[in-house]
Order: sequence, then C-alpha cells, then structure tokens
Amino acid sequence: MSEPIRVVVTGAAGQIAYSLLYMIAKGDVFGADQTLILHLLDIVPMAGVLEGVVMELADCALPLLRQVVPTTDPAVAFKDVSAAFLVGAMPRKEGMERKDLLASNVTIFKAQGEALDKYAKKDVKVLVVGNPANTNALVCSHYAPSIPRENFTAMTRLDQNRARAHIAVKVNVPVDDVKNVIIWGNHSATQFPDAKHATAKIGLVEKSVYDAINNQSYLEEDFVSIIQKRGAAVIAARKMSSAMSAAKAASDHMKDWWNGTSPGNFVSMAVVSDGSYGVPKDIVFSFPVEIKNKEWTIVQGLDVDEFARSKLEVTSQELLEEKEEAMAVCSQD
Ligand SMILES: NC(=O)c1ccc[n+]([C@@H]2O[C@H](COP(=O)([O-])OP(=O)(O)OC[C@H]3O[C@@H](n4cnc5c(N)ncnc54)[C@H](O)[C@@H]3O)[C@@H](O)[C@H]2O)c1
Ligand SMILES: O=C(O)CC[C@H](O)C(=O)O
Repeated sequence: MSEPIRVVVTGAAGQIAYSLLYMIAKGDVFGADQTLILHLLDIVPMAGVLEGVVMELADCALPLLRQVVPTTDPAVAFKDVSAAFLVGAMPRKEGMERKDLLASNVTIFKAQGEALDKYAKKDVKVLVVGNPANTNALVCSHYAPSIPRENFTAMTRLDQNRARAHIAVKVNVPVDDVKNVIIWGNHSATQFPDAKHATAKIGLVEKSVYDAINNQSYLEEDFVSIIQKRGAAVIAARKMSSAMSAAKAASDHMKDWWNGTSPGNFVSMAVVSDGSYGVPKDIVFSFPVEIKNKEWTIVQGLDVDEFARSKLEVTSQELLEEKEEAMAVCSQD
C-alpha cells in the first residue's frame, strides 16, 4: 500500500457526491493499492448533512479510506490535495436555462481557483463537474496562476458515455465494444457528439460505426440531438439533474487521467484549447485526448469535414460568449 493521497470533493453533501464518494473511497479511481484521505467541502447550511455523509462513509468500512475531513473552509479543503473534484454548484432545474447558472456559479470557481492556488499541491489534477463546467474550469484556472493550465479540465465524459451507450444499443453490442466516440466543445446543447471516428466490434470484426449503422442522416441529426438533449431529458424525468451517471463519468475521467488510456483508445476531456482543429485558443473545449504518465495530449490529424467544422464553430462561439460573461461577472465580484 502506498502513502495516502489527499482528494477533495466539493458539493460533498449533494446528490452527485453521494454516489461519487463511494466510488472514490472503494478504489475505483486511484486504484486498489492507493490509500486515501478524503476532504469533503460544502457550505455552512449543509454542515449537518455533511456529518451524515461522514457517518455513512465510516459505516462502509472501506479499507483504503484512512481519514475523512469534512469542512466548510476552503483553506482546509484544498490543503495539499493531489486531486480535486469540483462538483459543488447549483444544478439546473426544470424550466431554467443553462445560462441562468453562469452568474451564480462562476464566482464559486473564482474563489476555489484562488484557494487551489494557495493551498493545493502544484501538480493537483482538477476536474470541474459543476455547470457551466467548461467555463467554470477556465475561471478556476485563471485564478490559480501558479498551477499549470493543463491541470484544469471539465467533464464531458458523461456525454461520451451517453453517446457510446446509445451506439452500442443501435449496433447491438456490449458498450465495451464501442470505442472512440468523440465529444467536441461545450458540455451543453451545442456540443458535437461525433461518431465519425468510432468503431464497434461486431462479431469478431472491428467496423466503422458509420459503416455499421449505414445511415448518415441518423448519425448527423437524430444521434447528435439525442445526446445534446440527454441531460435535459433526465431533468424532465427525474425533476433533478443526472447524478449517478454524472458520478460514474467523473470517476471514469479521473481514473483515465491518473492511469492513462490504452493504445488506440481516446477519451473526451474539456481542456484549455491550444488552437488545435482551428478551435479558438484559451477556452475550455472538449477534445479527444490520449493520456500517458498523467498527462493528456489532444489527438491530432483526425479528419474534420465541413459538417463537423460547422458544429465546432457553433460550440466555440457559445464558449467565447460564456467566457466574456464569466469574466465580467468575476471582475465585479
Ligand atoms: N458536467 C456534467 O456532466 C454534469 C452532470 C450532472 C450535473 N452537473 C452539475 O454538477 C453540479 C452539482 O450537481 P448536484 O446534482 O450534485 O447538485 P446538488 O444541489 O445536489 O449538490 C450541490 C452541492 O454543492 C454545494 N455547494 C454549493 N456551493 C458550494 C460552494 N461554494 N462550495 C462547496 N459546495 C457548494 C451545495 O450546498 C450542495 O450540497 C451542478 O452544477 C450540476 O448542473 C454536471
Ligand atoms: O443542466 C443540464 O442541462 C443537464 C445537467 C447535466 O449537466 C447533465 O448533462 O445531465
């Protein structure tokens, strides 16, 4: 067993954290040999609920979990952490526009960026889940200048998982036999779920998903729209936003960041754009990435046709607008 690492989960009294904490604490993310000290951050009115979560974690009797630190103080929460799951933020309710969240949530990520900058390890891996996730990650990185920008990511893994599961049903194979579906852009209804480079193992043969489905208009219209609107469909059905699947996606994202991707497989992560594929620089944009030695690199050289290019432009434009609005809110804060 290695020395324990410190991992913080914010919004620890909320619904995503309720599933995520268990996944982390039992070793799904950092491995079966990695002991953990979990820092749980929430706001003062939730301190009582947080105590209940601490009791339940203890009652799980998990061997890797060496200590739990519940707190409402960011200075305690972010102290010496190696990984940060930034979940705590207001979720969208039915009838609310995603943009309504921006003004209230970005200031949380400004404050947490400042706290990470002061207290976290300089190689901390930060995953932003709270919406608007891409722009919150950008804000967080902006206010943590002593931590490399590469260490700030936002979650589009839930969209990737949704897209992969959808295609697996369509071609009638287990989900594990579908790979390399890409989510480009924002974790919002402008995202571009792209199956052009995806393959599925059908029988014993690895086939292009486009060839297997053989219905271009389906893949460019219905599929794209279903994945773009899946979060809203869950809200309409549950009257609350996705939680179990969001926690699983957060666990998948950090697990791959920590352990790497296998050869020939890529995953989607929203990262600070370096201008790849003509995407504007300095927005947090979801790209296909490969990961080695805890460092991601954007997969280069994929064919982006005119249709895909137009989709990338729409989601880039939304992110540029969000960035402008977020920076204006933060400068008044
Ligand atoms: N990126 C994605 O794929 C994805 C998927 C699902 C949900 N989300 C987003 O994740 C966020 C959390 O969702 P949820 O369902 O867990 O919400 P929730 O309301 O159940 O929990 C949020 C928790 O965050 C806490 N919180 C609020 N401000 C905080 C702060 N400053 N510091 C620490 N904690 C704070 C709240 O008190 C609450 O306990 C929402 O913004 C939601 O839209 C993102
Ligand atoms: O607010 C939304 O549109 C959806 C919430 C969440 O981000 C999801 O994708 O399930």
